[in-house]
Amino acid sequence: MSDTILDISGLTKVYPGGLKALDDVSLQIRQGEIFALLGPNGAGKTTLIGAVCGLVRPTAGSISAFGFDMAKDWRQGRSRIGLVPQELSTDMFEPVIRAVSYSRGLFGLAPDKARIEEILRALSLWDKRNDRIMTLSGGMKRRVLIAKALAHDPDLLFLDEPTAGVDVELRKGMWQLIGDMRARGVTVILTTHYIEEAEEMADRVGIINQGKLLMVDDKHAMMNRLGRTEAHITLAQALPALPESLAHFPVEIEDGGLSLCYRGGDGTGKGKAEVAELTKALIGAGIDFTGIDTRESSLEDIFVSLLDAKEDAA
Ligand SMILES: Nc1ncnc2c1ncn2[C@@H]1O[C@H](COP(=O)(O)OP(=O)(O)OP(=O)(O)O)[C@@H](O)[C@H]1O
Repeated sequence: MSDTILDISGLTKVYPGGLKALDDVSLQIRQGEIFALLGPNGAGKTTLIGAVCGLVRPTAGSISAFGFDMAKDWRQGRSRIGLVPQELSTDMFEPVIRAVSYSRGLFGLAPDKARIEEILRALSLWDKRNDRIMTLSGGMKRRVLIAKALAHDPDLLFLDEPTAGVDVELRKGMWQLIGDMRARGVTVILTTHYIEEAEEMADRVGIINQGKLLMVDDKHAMMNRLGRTEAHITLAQALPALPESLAHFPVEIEDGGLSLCYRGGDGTGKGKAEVAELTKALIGAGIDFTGIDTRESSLEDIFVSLLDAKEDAA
């Protein structure tokens, strides 16, 4: 596809010692999207980012970024990529503005005070520009990491766990920032444990576990395809068995007959309609109920059920 800016094909990484952190991963990232790579601890997310950014040497497979083969023309490809790692490892004693300016210089770009000011202002760091990084709060340090990654105006930005361990308010602020970057045309790939984050931010989601990319899809398509409706119906009296007239609904008797549980639908609204039909059928069958609690499954449910299914199959 012409708008593919990152093309990963058959990427495998076996660490010395034999651990296969990435297992034949293929993924194409499109210009302008926000892509969330979702996976539990140790799934291979950081390794994948490291391989693209030239920090991890792949065992097999190929990576092409902006048309550059990263095995041969790494420098050209990397110059268009920004990386926000999980933690700040250097620069702790540096003032913010110097650390960010230095990051720009690392990519061979001429100093640009106005651009650095713009970045620091956008990240609400301008007032802190002369503070040493070590004196900043955790949230501010994360913003410095983002500023450093943006200092050379990358077209593709990797954010490795951008909101791990930050409070809810800061997380929302970070989401806003990521949205702003996209609005400026930056393509964003973020890794996260927080399904809420992927659900809120991403256009597409990839689910990775044990080095394997289990599924990649448009977020809404994924929820439509794998989403389910669950409805708990509290009955006025215990029901010993399901009457024949309800047998065609995907319902089960629970709580010793005191409730019915519907699990069905496909995330497209079919479930809700079917629950409405079910209530009519209950009334028709003379079964009295006192409450209905309906919920549509979230990306979280999909994620958990997908990982469970893979573990069962393993
Ligand atoms: N340098 C290394 N040498 C050996 N094994 C490693 C190395 N780096 C990572 N691993 C292993 O590779 C696997 C994938 O690790 P990776 O950091 O990519 O996962 P992750 O999805 O980013 O996890 P987390 O969410 O915890 O950051 C893990 O089992 C990890 O222990």
